[in-house]
Amino acid sequence: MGDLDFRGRQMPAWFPDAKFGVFVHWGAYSVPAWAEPTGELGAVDPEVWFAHNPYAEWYWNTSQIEGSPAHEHHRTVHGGLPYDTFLDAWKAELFDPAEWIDVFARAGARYVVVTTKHHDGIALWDAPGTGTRNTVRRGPHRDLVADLAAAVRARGLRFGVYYSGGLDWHAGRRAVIRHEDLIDECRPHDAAYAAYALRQVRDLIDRYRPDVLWNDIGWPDAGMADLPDLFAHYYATVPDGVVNDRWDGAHADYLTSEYQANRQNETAAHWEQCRGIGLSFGYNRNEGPEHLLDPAGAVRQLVDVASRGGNLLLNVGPKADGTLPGEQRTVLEGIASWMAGHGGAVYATRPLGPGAAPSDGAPWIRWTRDDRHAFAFLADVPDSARDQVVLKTRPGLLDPATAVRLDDLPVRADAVPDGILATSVALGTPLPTVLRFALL
Ligand SMILES: C[C@@H]1N[C@H](CNC(=O)c2cc3ccccc3o2)[C@@H](O)[C@H](O)[C@@H]1O
Repeated sequence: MGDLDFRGRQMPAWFPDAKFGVFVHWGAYSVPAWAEPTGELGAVDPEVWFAHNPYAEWYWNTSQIEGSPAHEHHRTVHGGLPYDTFLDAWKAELFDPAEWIDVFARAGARYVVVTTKHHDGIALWDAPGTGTRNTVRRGPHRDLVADLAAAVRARGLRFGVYYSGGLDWHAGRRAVIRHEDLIDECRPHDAAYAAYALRQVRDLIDRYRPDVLWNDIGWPDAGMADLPDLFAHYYATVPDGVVNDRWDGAHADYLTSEYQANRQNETAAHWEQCRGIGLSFGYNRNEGPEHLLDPAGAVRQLVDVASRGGNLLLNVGPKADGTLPGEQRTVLEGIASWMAGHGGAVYATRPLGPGAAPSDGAPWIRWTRDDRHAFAFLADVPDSARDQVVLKTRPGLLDPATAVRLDDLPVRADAVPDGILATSVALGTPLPTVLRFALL
């Protein structure tokens, strides 16, 4: 492998073992905190998406689109004021990074990735070249990246940085109205912006030594030649760091998917699915319980992703005052109580592979494995099953006699022609029950 050819690079074990990360999207957009809860990326007609964007962190863009509800909202509620007004209105007066990370750590997150500069071009540290367009010089008057990095590492978690390399609405481009705009028309590709972005990412690497370098949208054409050296510098600075795949094909330690978009990436050797607890990454005041995952849904999202060999990067959108929205905190607390008793069937596991059948219907079934055990996750066992579930497994894969429920309730498992008949109490909850079997 040449010193600038990273294709053969070994994936550091910490990343696939981690399984669960928390994403944080926090910015000036958290002040208006307004979007239409239209639907999930990949499930909404691209022709509808941009004018009715459910991503509240896209507020600047959506509010520029004439005729959009966001444009009307910005005019009537915020008097059409310049977007940077929200930076000065963003006080983060109740921000307690240690409290956030305590919630994330108890939920079982092993890494945290935070926005350092989103598409609005406002930096959450005193980024070079931003002048006063950052949270140190205005608004919160804090280096939020440093505060979060310190709190994350104090809890023994890994710290990652999100950087919007491909879109920067301060770099003088018009609003994205159609999907094809994202390729060229609305993205800065010039040498000046490329140098600006490169300088900022190098600064992030040198100051915070992030364990994850999470770029978004892509990288400016004029800067593509800079990337091999940038990655070499990153790996020299953070030898077990990992880089995502949103660098316009320059390099990737792992592939990503987002809500229902690019699910084909979830067949890669290493991959990560990112999504919000609701339909937005930035806090959206218009989201109600009907738009959010509930605790059982979030746990099943994590288990499904882990059972297929991926990581889930689940996003929290804090309020402008620095508090975590109550409904999002409730979901994290629900994950925490389940992970407390079942995390051992998730962390550092791998897919069980052929020979055991998952199911999407009722009952909902997923499998993972470690070196010595197979773990079956069961949920939504229908009443008609009377707490009995046939786990379709090939003969000789695992030993039914070794069945144990991770919540210590009784379980009975017997070999039957097409697998294992599990008979137990309370199998039918929406939160997965986990059975452990010794592998043969
Ligand atoms: C994490 C979210 N990313 C959004 C941009 N998404 C993409 O550019 C994108 C989505 C995606 C899915 C699979 C492979 C590549 C991909 O790129 C970005 O627009 C949102 O505001 C939020 O930051």
